[in-house]
Amino acid sequence: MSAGKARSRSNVLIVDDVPDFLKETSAVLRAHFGVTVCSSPLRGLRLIKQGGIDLLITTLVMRELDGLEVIRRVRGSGSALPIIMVTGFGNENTAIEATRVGATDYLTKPVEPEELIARVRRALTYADVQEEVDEPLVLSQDTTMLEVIEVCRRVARSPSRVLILGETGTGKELFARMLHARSQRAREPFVDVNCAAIPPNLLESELFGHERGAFTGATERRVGRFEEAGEGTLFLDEIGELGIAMQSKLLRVLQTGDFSRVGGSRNLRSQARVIAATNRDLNQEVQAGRFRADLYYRLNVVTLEVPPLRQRFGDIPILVRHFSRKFTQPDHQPLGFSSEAMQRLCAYGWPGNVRELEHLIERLSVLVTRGEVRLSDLPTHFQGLAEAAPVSPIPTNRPYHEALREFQRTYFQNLIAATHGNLAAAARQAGMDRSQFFRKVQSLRLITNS
Ligand SMILES: Nc1ncnc2c1ncn2[C@@H]1O[C@H](COP(=O)(O)OP(=O)(O)OP(=O)(O)O)[C@@H](O)[C@H]1O
Repeated sequence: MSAGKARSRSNVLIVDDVPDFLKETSAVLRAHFGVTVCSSPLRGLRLIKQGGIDLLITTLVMRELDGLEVIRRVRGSGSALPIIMVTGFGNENTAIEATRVGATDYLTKPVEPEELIARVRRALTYADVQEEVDEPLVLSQDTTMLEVIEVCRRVARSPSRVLILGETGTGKELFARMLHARSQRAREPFVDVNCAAIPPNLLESELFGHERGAFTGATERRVGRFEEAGEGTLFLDEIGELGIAMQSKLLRVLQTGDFSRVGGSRNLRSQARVIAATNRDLNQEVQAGRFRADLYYRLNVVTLEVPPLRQRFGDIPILVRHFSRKFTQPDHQPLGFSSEAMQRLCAYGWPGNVRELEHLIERLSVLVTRGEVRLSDLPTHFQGLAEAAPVSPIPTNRPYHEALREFQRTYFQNLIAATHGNLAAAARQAGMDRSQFFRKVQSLRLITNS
């Protein structure tokens, strides 16, 4: 499908059991797209299965099947159909959940006609790009991470520069790749440069290229990373490590788009979108005079802050499962973990974050041949850890009810992690009956009501 196809009447299916909504929405879209309306979500799903639908608009609250379930079923069938979810006013959390389960976009009622048409067009064009691009998978069930993923999805389609902050190994590059894959530039190159890995005297030529004879050893003309990125994305990792001289050169490109190869006089223009990442506190670097404030503001149009793994224990079992599958040896089942071993993984601080976890699982997949990892299989620094995950310090600079909620979130998150996501076992351990437990973790937004 393409923008061209959108103009040549793509077929939009609108599903809702409120006749007025169907009438109003179809009246708006009919001038631009083919429209099918359907008051039964189940019938809507059948229509999608039959084919010929290019985009689905669904509302959230329907008697037969709610909108989230509709999205889940469409995605569960392996379909990449673009889906726009329309939610009632004040339903931000559901909107986030909708994108998590696979909605392409969402709108809040009342829906402005112009906005609706623009979003449908965009989703159709975007679907066209996605057909050819594999999106990297950022796995998480943590509320803060889900919010970061949601911002990432929203900002991906804009041309804005993004600064990604987070400790080493938290997934900053993965987010950068996701931003690229979800942008209109997805078919263009994604070029990454690790600013810390290149000696400072070579970095200028690496970024901007050089002409033949520009310096000793420059025997050939070389195209730099800005040129390589073309109209795609240039990911500048470890931007906090740039020296002051390079910062000025980078600032010039970001301000004007102009640059020239080292030893060259011709002005070249960069069309690339720049995404930068760092594990340093850039604000502090600016205060200390080590990072130019003007460059910081140029890079920092949108910030994504990726939380460290120790602040999202609930993600550990999910990531463990994911990496166990990834590193399964031929003719073997993915590794399992004894409860004791999993508890220790959840209690550990993970200074190297997800990368450290990934490497550990890779190692274990090779070394442990009996199928289940026991405590004694883990490296020695896991052996001495306390069994339960450490509770984060209780903040005293906040009102009691906020601190209490923080404690409750940590407690239940750790409990769910320690029981590998088995909610019945977690409820037993908490001394609560299942429905009481379920209501509690729902109210803390640790799981959703699906
Ligand atoms: N949420 C996640 N789901 C799945 N895989 C993840 C997730 N987060 C990180 N990873 C994986 O962990 C590894 C490290 O992630 P990544 O390289 O993106 O981290 P980083 O923050 O850019 O690290 P550095 O600061 O050292 O450059 C990668 O293999 C990545 O695919």
